[in-house]
Amino acid sequence: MERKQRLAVLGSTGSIGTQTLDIVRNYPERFEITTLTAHSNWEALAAQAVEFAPDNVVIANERFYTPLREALSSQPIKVYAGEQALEQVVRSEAVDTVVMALVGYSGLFPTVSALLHGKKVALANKECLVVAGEIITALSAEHRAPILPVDSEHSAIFQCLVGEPSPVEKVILTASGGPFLHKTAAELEKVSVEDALNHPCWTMGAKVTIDSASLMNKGFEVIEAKWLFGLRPDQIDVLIHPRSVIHSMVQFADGAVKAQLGTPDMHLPIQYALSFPERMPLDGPRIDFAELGCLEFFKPDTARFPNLGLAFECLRRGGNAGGILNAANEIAVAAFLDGQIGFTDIPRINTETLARATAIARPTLDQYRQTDAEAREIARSLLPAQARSRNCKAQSLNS
Ligand SMILES: NC(=O)C1=CN([C@@H]2O[C@H](COP(=O)(O)OP(=O)(O)OC[C@H]3O[C@@H](n4cnc5c(N)ncnc54)[C@H](OP(=O)(O)O)[C@@H]3O)[C@@H](O)[C@H]2O)C=CC1
Ligand SMILES: CC(=O)[C@@H](O)[C@H](O)COP(=O)(O)O
Ligand SMILES: [Mn+2]
Repeated sequence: MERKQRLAVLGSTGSIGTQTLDIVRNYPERFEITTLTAHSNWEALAAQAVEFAPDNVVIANERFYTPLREALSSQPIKVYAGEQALEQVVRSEAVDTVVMALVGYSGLFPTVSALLHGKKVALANKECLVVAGEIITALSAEHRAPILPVDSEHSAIFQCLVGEPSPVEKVILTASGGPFLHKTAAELEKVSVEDALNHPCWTMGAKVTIDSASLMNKGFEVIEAKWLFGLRPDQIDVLIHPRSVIHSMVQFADGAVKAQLGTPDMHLPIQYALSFPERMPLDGPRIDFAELGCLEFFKPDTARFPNLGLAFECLRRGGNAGGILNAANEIAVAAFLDGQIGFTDIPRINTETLARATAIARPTLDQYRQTDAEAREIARSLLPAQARSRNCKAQSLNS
């Protein structure tokens, strides 16, 4: 019998993390868990650890080390805390595959560490490619550490390309358009956090849901596609497709277009990244084409949703531009979720930070760190005074 695939699930308490554990539950003969991690939700992490009996767990926020350790005191499970521990656990001999389900910049250095140690990475964390795609893809090639896309659009493209020897003419990334697809610029000024969190098709973590509403998510996915599939900016199109049935498409030199379709359920792309090249059975609803009727498509509007244009600008600029945009966006989204700024302040802060931060053409990893710190500082300075101090407080609580 084949040995089980041993998984380190980073961000196991989140949306992608918990759906990964559903797959492990369905296929205990195929997968076992070596590592589970969370940021603050130590109770959920402890419950997962009792169920899946990993070798170790990491709580990134050190403030929750003691309660987690106490909760697991009767278990033969090592308990670590802090961000450095995330980089260490992925290196273990006992890990075959790292499921990278951390959100934001926090995914960058653990991904680097996993690739440096030749691990297969099932990658949901698109931000690490937005910030440092050149280094990430170079490490993957150098250390023969494959990156399997989990993001639904990139999994769709990957599925269209399996066994396909011909070069790609272009890819068409589909976008739901989010909850504000038909809002006017004036209406966008007044939308609430609750409205923005109400995604029409997908249930996801808060940060990516806000990014979907502002089209920052699609912009990040354009950059992600460039690095995953080695594309030029003019080979990447974005198409609004509100029902999210077609997850993305690939066009070839003879004009043929392949698409991958499915219900909006992340279990499929996560499972495919883990089982590739095999497809394993997955229960759940199937598309009823007769019921679907017609599918709609529109061009995106970058005047109402400037974040998409900013991402294309970052592709053209290269260097550390993606790192600046990502850092600004993380500050702006946190402030929006905290009720401190309006929805349209997000692209405003992103635009202004991109204009002000120091551009570096070929950054090292250390320079990516400096860029992240500088861009966060600039973005914070653009928040209203009251939000600025709250944002700094939230940052220090997180560390
Ligand atoms: N959700 C989805 O359907 C999709 C998500 N993605 C991408 O996958 C990634 C994860 O998204 P999602 O699962 O929605 O996010 P969630 O917010 O649901 O989960 C994030 C996970 O990371 C942990 N975490 C948060 N901040 C930190 C930090 N600073 N250091 C260490 N751990 C941290 C959280 O721990 P805790 O629970 O303790 O806060 C949680 O386990 C994102 O990059 C997103 O863009 C891509 C496609 C679809
Ligand atoms: C499920 C997934 O992959 C998300 O990244 C999704 O793409 C969000 O939807 P939109 O960004 O298209 O609204
Ligand atoms: Mn996506």
